[in-house]
Amino acid sequence: MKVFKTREEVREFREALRSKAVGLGLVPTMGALHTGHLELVRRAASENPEVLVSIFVNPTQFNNPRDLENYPKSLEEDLALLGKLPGSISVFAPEIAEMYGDAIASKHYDFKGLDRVMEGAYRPGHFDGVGTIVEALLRVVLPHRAYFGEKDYQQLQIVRQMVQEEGITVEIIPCPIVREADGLAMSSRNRLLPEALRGEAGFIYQTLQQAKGRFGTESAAKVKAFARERFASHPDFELEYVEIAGAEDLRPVRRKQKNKKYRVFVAAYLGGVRLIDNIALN
Ligand SMILES: Nc1ncnc2c1ncn2[C@@H]1O[C@H](COP(=O)(O)OP(=O)(O)OP(=O)(O)O)[C@@H](O)[C@H]1O
Ligand SMILES: CC(C)(CO)[C@@H](O)C(=O)[O-]
Ligand code: BAL
Repeated sequence: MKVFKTREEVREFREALRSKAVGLGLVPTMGALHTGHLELVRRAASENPEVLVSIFVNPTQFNNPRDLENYPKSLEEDLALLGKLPGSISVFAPEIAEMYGDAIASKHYDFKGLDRVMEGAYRPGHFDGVGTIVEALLRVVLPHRAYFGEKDYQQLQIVRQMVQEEGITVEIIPCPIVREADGLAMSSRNRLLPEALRGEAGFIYQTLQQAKGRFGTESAAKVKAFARERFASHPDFELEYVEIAGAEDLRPVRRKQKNKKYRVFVAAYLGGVRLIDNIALN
């Protein structure tokens, strides 16, 4: 498996593919790979003759320095997992200086309000950091398609907005959330969950499912109140937000509109680990 460390190496790889008119899929990740990531890579490999997986813990999207310090890193294991997958897969794993030089800073974007709610509201600057690194990756890799998980649903919408605004030609492919048997959305941060609390983590997905069950007959405000109360009555969770929002515009719902698609979103701490999840409501 080819592992590139510099943008120049990626540019050469890209040029060689372009001269042969070979399709390329990009899967951006921060490493500590799990089955959720591997599904994105499998999908990319089924739709593109060549796949590039980027592994880069992007400092500018961390609003909390402790979160950045604790973020799990396992490059050797990641490479071994990718090496077992079928398809032609290469990796781009740059150092921070390769992507940012001496100035570790974000560009500022106008995300048309998509960044003012939920993750954007609770993680100031996070989406400018995501936009900066995803734009940089897209501009160096020039993929035909780029794959993003719906676990980070708001990020997916932000990336769609960013490529449109910046005029970048790429197809953004959304991929469904991969879950553990108890419903917990797979996430690199799950590794940090205290063993004694892991059994509680399925509570998030159960709550989202129950919210969905009520959404057909109850107002959105009632459904949100129901979810909030469930979290409040659980001794191990600290809820950050529960929101019901339009699936495209991410605007928090006031009154349900016919023919509009909604999703329910949640962020909560369990044992000090911040978990996010979301599902479609209709
Ligand atoms: N369970 C999952 N199902 C589908 N896609 C996923 C899942 N987990 C992560 N992804 C996607 O993989 C890509 C890389 O995500 P990332 O490396 O941040 O991992 P992560 O598991 O989301 O980690 P964390 O949220 O703990 O940072 C993103 O597009 C993300 O949405
Ligand atoms: C898209 C991404 C790789 C940018 O650092 C990151 O936000 C992630 O892993 O979801
Ligand atoms: N998967 C989302 C990246 C982040 O939490 O920073």
